[in-house]
Amino acid sequence: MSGVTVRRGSTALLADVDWAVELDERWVVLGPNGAGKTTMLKLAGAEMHPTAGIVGILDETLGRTDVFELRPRIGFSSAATAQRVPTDEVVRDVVVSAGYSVMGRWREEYDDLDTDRALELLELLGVAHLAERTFGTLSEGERKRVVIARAMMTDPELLLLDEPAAGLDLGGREDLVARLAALAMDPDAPASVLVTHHVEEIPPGFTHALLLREGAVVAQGLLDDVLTEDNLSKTFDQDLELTRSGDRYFARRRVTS
Ligand SMILES: Nc1ncnc2c1ncn2[C@@H]1O[C@H](COP(=O)(O)OP(=O)(O)OP(=O)(O)O)[C@@H](O)[C@H]1O
Repeated sequence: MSGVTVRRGSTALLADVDWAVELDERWVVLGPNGAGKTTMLKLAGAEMHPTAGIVGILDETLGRTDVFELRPRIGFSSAATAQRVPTDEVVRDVVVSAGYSVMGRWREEYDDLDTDRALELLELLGVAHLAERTFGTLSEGERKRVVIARAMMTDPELLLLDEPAAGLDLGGREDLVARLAALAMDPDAPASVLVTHHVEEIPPGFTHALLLREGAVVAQGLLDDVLTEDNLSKTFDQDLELTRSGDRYFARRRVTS
């Protein structure tokens, strides 16, 4: 993204953002509610065009390319994608149908290779045992994993995850963080961007961070350089204490006595 601004009426959702993600990088985009994180992800996913500036994705430039050809190269998982899945769709088909760019349409026959790949991804996300269930019968955490598996079905070159751990219980969050960490450390995994509000949800293996506040970048770069108490406090407009334990981060408001 170069000089990217997104306006709605007189409000700038994003203001003059410069950002580059290389293919071997795993980024976390962190910021408070309303900071513009989802807007950034929608731009990166070719789901939205900027009001000004240039968005280049996988060697294509938004506005000069057919987004319908670009989108299958990008895996996008968000609460909105989960909501679009029909509740009566069988979990295995939710995943396998991504390869055919359909949602909610059950084909008579899928290729065996595709079905195997879908089951492999469900296994990777720890939900293979739910393959024959209908999507509507799953818990929120289970749905999240299925939608991530779906996002990976097309072997995307770019994987975008919008708040994958939101709404999960502690065990579910920890399990998902571990699975995303394994993915981040796989050299064959695609370039990834994960949006979150919580430093606790940053999977080990993620390399870079971008901190966003009110549509503007507070800091961006290597995770260890960017994730400081100072930057985090500016981003969330609070005096925050940040601790690192092994390869995980934890934050809370500073208690002054
Ligand atoms: N069409 C629109 N018109 C006006 N304002 C909008 C529009 N779409 C989004 N916004 C506003 O833009 C801001 C950024 O939204 P965005 O969804 O990108 O934030 P976010 O950082 O993902 O927030 P959250 O963490 O709450 O999901 C919000 O204040 C939102 O209300």
